Amino acid sequence: HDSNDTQKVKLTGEQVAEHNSKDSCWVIVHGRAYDVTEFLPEHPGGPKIILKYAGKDATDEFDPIHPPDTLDKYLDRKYHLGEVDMKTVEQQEKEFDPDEEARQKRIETMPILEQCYNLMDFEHVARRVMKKTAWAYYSSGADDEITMRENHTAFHKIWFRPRILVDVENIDTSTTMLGSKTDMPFYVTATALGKLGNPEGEVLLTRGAKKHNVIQMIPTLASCSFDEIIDAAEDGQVQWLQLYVNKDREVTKRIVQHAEKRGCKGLFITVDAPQLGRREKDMRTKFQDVGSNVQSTGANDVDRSQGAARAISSFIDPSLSWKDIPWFQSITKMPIILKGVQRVEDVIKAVEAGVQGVVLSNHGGRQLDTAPSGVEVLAQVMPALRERGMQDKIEVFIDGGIRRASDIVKALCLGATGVGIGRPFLYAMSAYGLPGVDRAMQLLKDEMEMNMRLIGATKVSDLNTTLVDARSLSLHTTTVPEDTLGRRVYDPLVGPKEKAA
Ligand SMILES: Cc1cc2c(cc1C)[n+](S(=O)(=O)[O-])c1c(=O)[nH]c(=O)nc-1n2C[C@H](O)[C@H](O)[C@H](O)COP(=O)(O)O
Repeated sequence: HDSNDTQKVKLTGEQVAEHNSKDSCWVIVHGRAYDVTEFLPEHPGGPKIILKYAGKDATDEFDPIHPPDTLDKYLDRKYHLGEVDMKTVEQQEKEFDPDEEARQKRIETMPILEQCYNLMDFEHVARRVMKKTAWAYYSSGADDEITMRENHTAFHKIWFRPRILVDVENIDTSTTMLGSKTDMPFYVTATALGKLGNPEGEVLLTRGAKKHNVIQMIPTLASCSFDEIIDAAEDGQVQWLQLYVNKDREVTKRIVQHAEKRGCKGLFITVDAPQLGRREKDMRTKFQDVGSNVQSTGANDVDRSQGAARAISSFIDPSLSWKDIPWFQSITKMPIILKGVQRVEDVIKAVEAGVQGVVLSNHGGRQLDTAPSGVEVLAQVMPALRERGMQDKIEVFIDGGIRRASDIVKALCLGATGVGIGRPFLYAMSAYGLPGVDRAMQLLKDEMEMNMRLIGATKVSDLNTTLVDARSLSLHTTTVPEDTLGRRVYDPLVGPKEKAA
């Protein structure tokens, strides 16, 4: 084949179909054929998921996990075989998927958007309408998900001390984060693989953020390409970059400097994921998908049945350490924030290292189980910074389990500059698309205004520690995780074929 630049005749489906094994493996993505034979052993998701589509159209499987420019960026041009005449590609009969059939039926019975009155309503709907793998990836936390649950219950340990007879006719919920003005003290935090939940992906969050003038953090592992997300923003819209640091620092440097050039206003370096956590719901669904091949043809060097998470994160550098901070400060002028700080001592070190901010976060409970909630660490950090006269040297954000504006108000009373929200916007987007994201943000705005009025605060700077009682925060009443494996898998001694009772 000539290189596809001079391609005269389109490839046919039959020609591609001949290359359907690990000895010669061609796939079609968006109407173009690629020879991925050499790439098979390097694929972070393992060879099996590609071989499942060898000689066929892999577009539907490819899109949710890979930004559109992935093949241009990472597959040598000589393996780009050119356009395929899609009329000659036999449409793969969709394997009958009873789950998909049932899912479509459920969608018709779901409440209409206007019946969603809080962020949890979106979770309720998303759980019932999302594809299993998408729900598993978004909803899972690490191990027994104790931290994931604690993230939200921690806010129930903080009680308000409302003021009365304050003139609260006019409420202003706006604030400033890293020098950027925003209408609300929350931002859309970085969550990977937006197209798992909605085929349009992260650009829906961009449009929702624009409408409500809130800030969006762009994930390294977005399904949409970085430039697609930047281009979906309108003039003046503030976006930050969330960075997973690559073992290849040249790649990282390129990403950071490109983000700065495209106007990003903050670099959030994720520091709590030198390895992605074990999210068992994600692993279980992925195992079903790829498991059969893993069992039949022998596992390859890395256990690929770790679900989407492990498959997409093999590039992350576990050797990242404090000594790398000066290098980041040398390659960008963007404010640098450490995302995933989990103890006071590291916040002090962050100030001494000269970074502009930290996010007190445990990655939504997806990393180290029984790590403390962001809000609990916040209650320890702010007094420690004030003791050292450091409280104005760094902006402190938190994320994790924020589902009500009252959670946001509590975080601000304890000294946070702002909070990140993840899953709720993913669920809103997955269940109802952009209107869902829009409504979710509007609900938070309405709640925020009401909460501030009822607590006796007219603007964000009125929120302070005298308005909350956080003494119970460090009490950890944790339900012992039930022995699900024993109860559901071993005890009933049902074979894999029979459904557990
Ligand atoms: C829900 C979710 C969170 C992810 C996330 C993906 C999902 C589906 N991913 S992950 O694939 O690696 O785990 C990222 C990510 O790309 N980078 C990151 O810094 N945080 C990631 N996070 C963590 C996120 O930025 C917040 O810390 C977390 O979502 C806050 O908790 P809530 O979801 O409860 O708001």
